[in-house]
Amino acid sequence: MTGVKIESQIPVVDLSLADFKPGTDAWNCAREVAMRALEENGCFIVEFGEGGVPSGLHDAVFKVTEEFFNLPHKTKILNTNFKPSHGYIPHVPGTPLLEGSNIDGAEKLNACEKFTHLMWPSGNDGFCETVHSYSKLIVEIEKMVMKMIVESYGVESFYNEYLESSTYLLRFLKYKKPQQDYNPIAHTDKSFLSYLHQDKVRGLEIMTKDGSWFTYEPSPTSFMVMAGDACVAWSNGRIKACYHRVAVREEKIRYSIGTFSYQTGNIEIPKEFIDDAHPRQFKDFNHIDFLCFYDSKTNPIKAESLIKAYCGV
Ligand SMILES: O=C(O)CCC(=O)C(=O)O
Ligand SMILES: [Fe+2]
Repeated sequence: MTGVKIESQIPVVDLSLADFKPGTDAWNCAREVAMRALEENGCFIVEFGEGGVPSGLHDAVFKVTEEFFNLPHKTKILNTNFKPSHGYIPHVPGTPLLEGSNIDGAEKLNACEKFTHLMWPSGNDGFCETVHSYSKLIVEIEKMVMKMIVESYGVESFYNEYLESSTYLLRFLKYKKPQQDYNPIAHTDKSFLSYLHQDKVRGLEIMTKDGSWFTYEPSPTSFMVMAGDACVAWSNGRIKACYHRVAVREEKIRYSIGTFSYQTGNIEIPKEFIDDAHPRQFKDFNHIDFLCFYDSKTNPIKAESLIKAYCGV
């Protein structure tokens, strides 16, 4: 099958082929594989190839990631945001996460400029240009992924509105294997869709439908696409949330970058998803209010999916 590899439990779909356009056989075949994977495991791997990922971007984005983490602590903590998990994320004791930080709305140049200015008041154009180019690349991938989703469910009329309401949270992450044994904590994301990209050290693990853990191998041109809780509710439960965890098993620092799509305003469940065989499972909801609800719970581990509790019917 052109552009599709299903040798692992999580299929790899190549979206970078030159003739890869909606309506072609290659597109339809890739769509079928991607959709089955989203419904079964809540994820699939996008291969974006040398043609899709601009030359040097992978190295450049991880170089600036390291540069960012080398800033003084007092500078990094200036990145605050009223939305939960949208600013600086300090070390989580007992887990491999050393620290993280987010750019809210990274698809917009002015958001990247604002973050850059906060971290480097005297300027850092290389950082700003690199992270903005990276975010634009993820938006390109999301456009294709979302096109496949809306086509497959016959909800194309929702596509433009979805893209117009989308905003992207870019998260830099730095991990280290903890000194003591630890149990990696699994979770589902609160996003609509998430795009995970790793540098050289593996760590992201996905729970597959048979209950085993799949280790995602780092690659400069591939991205793990995962469905978050918001996508589950929007699709009336058709798409599954990807249950995943990070386990650092090597004695090396691990860097990864997550990009999380969020919908501004309310998410309405398209009527096409609701019929006698599929009664409505979720009420319309506000995505950021859901994130705040999740964050307000006293559960410090936050492993559990709360979308049913938040807007289930
Ligand atoms: O570092 C990774 O690969 C995954 C990070 C993650 O799951 C998250 O930030 O929600
Ligand atoms: Fe996650």
